[in-house]
Order: sequence, then C-alpha cells, then structure tokens
Amino acid sequence: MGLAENYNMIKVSISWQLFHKPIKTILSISNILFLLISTPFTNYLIHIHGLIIVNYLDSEKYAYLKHAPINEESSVPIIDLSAPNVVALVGNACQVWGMFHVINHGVSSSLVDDVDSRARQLFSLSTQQKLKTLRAPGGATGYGAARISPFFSKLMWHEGFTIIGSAVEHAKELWPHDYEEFCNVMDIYQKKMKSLAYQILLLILKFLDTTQEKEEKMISTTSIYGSEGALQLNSYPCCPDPNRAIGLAPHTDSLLLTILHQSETNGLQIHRNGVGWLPVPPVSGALVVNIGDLLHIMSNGRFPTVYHRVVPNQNKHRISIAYFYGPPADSIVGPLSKLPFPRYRSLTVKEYISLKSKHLERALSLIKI
Ligand SMILES: C=C1C[C@]23C[C@@]1(O)CC[C@H]2[C@@]12CCC[C@@](C)(C(=O)O1)[C@H]2[C@@H]3C(=O)O
Ligand SMILES: O=C(O)CCC(=O)C(=O)O
Ligand SMILES: [Fe+2]
Repeated sequence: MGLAENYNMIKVSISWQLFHKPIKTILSISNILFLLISTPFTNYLIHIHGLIIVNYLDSEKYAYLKHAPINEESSVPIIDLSAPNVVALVGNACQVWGMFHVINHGVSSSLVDDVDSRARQLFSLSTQQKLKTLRAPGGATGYGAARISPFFSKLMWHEGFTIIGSAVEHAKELWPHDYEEFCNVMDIYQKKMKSLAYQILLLILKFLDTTQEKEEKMISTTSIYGSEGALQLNSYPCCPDPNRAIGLAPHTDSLLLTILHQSETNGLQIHRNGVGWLPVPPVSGALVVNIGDLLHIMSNGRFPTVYHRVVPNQNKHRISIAYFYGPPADSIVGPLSKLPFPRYRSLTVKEYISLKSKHLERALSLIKI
C-alpha cells in the first residue's frame, strides 16, 4: 500500500468521523485527531497497514531505539519500606535517581489487581462509549489525550482517564446501572495512595532534616487530609511499529511525588544525563515512586525531577496507573528554609501548574532566582 493511499485512508476516516458522528461540541484540533486515532475503524487501518502518518515522530529528535544496556549499577533502586535504614535509602535514591521502586508498601496486590482490571474494562469499551466522558476543554477529569499533548506535534500512542476525587459522574455515563464498584475501587486506591505518598514524603523530609516551623506547617498542609491528588489511568494499545511512535512523550511530573503501578509490560524509560534513555522494567509487587517538579523545588534542586517517557509495545496492551500527590492548590511551595541559597522563588501550587500548562519544561527555569 503506497503512502498516498494511506493519506487517503486517513482523509476518508476523518470524513467518516465528521459525517457519521454527531459532534455537538466544537472540538479542538487535537481532540479531533484524538477522536480519529481512537476509532476502532482507524485502529483497524493502523494494524493492517502499519502506518499512521500523524502519529509518527522524527526519530532523530527522540532516538527511541537508543537506550543504555541494563546492569546492576544502572538500574533504579528497589527499597524495602520496612528496612531499618529506610530514610537513608529513600534519601539517596531521591538524590541519585529521583526515582525508586518500593516493596513492602502495604498496598495489597488484590487491590492493585482490581484497579488494573477496572482500568482495562474501561479502556476496552467502544470509542463511542469512552467519548461520553471526554475531558471538557480546560477541564481536568475524564477521558482523553495526555494534558501535555498540545506541546507535541505528533499524537501519542496513548489514551488516558483522569480521576480527581470521585469518579461517579463519569462512571454513571459509562455504566448507568453498574457504576458503584468502579468508583469504590478507585476511592479505596486513592486513599491508600494518599497515605503511602504521605508516609514517603515524611521519610524524605526527615532525610532533608527539616525541623523548622515553616516546614512543619508545610507538612500539615500536605497531610493526607489536606492534600489533593489525581489518579491517572493510562492505556497504551499494541503498536505495529513501536520504533516509530511514542506512547507518552518525554515529560516531568508536576506535583510532589508520583506513585506508579505499571503492570507487567515494559515501556517506561527515564533519561539519565550522560547515559541516555534507560528502561525501568516492572518489578513484581513493587510500585514506582518518582520525584515531581514541586519536590525538586522544595529540595532546592537537590533531588532531580525525573524526565521520563513511555515507548509502545508491539504485542502487549500496556496499562499503568499513576497517582499524583501534591499540596492543596493554594499552598505556597518553595525551597525549604533550611537549605541555603534558594535557587527558586516561592509560589502557589496553582501558579506553578498554570506556568507548566503554558510553558511545560521551561516552567522551572522561569522561577529560577
Ligand atoms: C495532577 C495532574 C498531573 C498531570 C496533570 C493532572 O492535573 C492530571 C493528569 C496528570 C498527567 C498524566 C499524564 C502525564 C502528565 C504530564 C499529563 O499530561 O497529565 C501528568 C500531569 C502532570 O504531572 O503535570
Ligand atoms: O505509563 C507509565 O509507565 C508512566 C505514566 C506517566 O508517566 C504519567 O502518567 O505521568
Ligand atoms: Fe509521568
């Protein structure tokens, strides 16, 4: 099949979308493209012909094929949260990697499996169903492309579903008579994640030896009751030509900490200076923790915020569940007062999120002192 014919097929599928779907709201270009890539019809074409022009990225820029070989010294540490020297282990991992696996984390495997299978159930619904929960323009929750999508010219091999607080409104759209179980599982998981994230944050603050009043105030505002988090269900369908597409484009997470469950399928990679892209294969029973921008700021740059991406898989449909943990939107974040020579100015969480949504990776440099 020639290139021109493939272009025609994409054109055909766009017109198919526009004429056969009653689109009542005005969708942005990225949503239209997302709609296009998510239809079973176009997916079918992608699988048969192995070519979707809009989704291909230039390989020079991202060099997807090149990543460092794994050896013991170059892999993300695995930390047992019940280890007696856990503070030092966590602190060192934050400084050296900005990322670590945790085991003995107290979250039951049956709960993690439940969330994973509910996510699979959601993503296996028809596109028409999923689009009932399409994230509203400017909105935060629901189904759609990653929030960072507008910064990249090519689409990602990814679909997401974001939950902040209760998922009930969207779940009712998807399963009008059977939405409660989905919501219960997501609620229980969010509560567990919140308390695990708080536990890890306390270890980190202990490592940074924060004893002053300001920090204590900050700790209380990020407490399990005060904090606001988000749960992101990620789906990366099988990709016929994984070397020429990206699952989730390179980014750093914005909040304090992210706790990730990545089922059993490879795909996550982190960028290491001087090394390149390094795979982070799933460790059975472990959760991945990574430092986000806000903790990078609080540590005055001592902890790197992790630049990471996801590469698609040819044979396996990959699901991941990310919990983003951060302080309430109105709280002020800045380098901890104990650390000398602040490199960043203090600002509200809301202000930082707004800078990130406008400038992505440049947000941090914009608040440098
Ligand atoms: C709390 C959040 C973090 C996030 C933006 C969000 O409001 C909800 C979705 C999150 C997510 C998931 C995929 C990657 C990411 C960069 C994105 O585009 O949306 C993160 C956002 C983030 O950490 O900035
Ligand atoms: O799917 C993954 O492993 C990572 C997802 C991620 O980076 C995110 O949701 O921010
Ligand atoms: Fe991420």
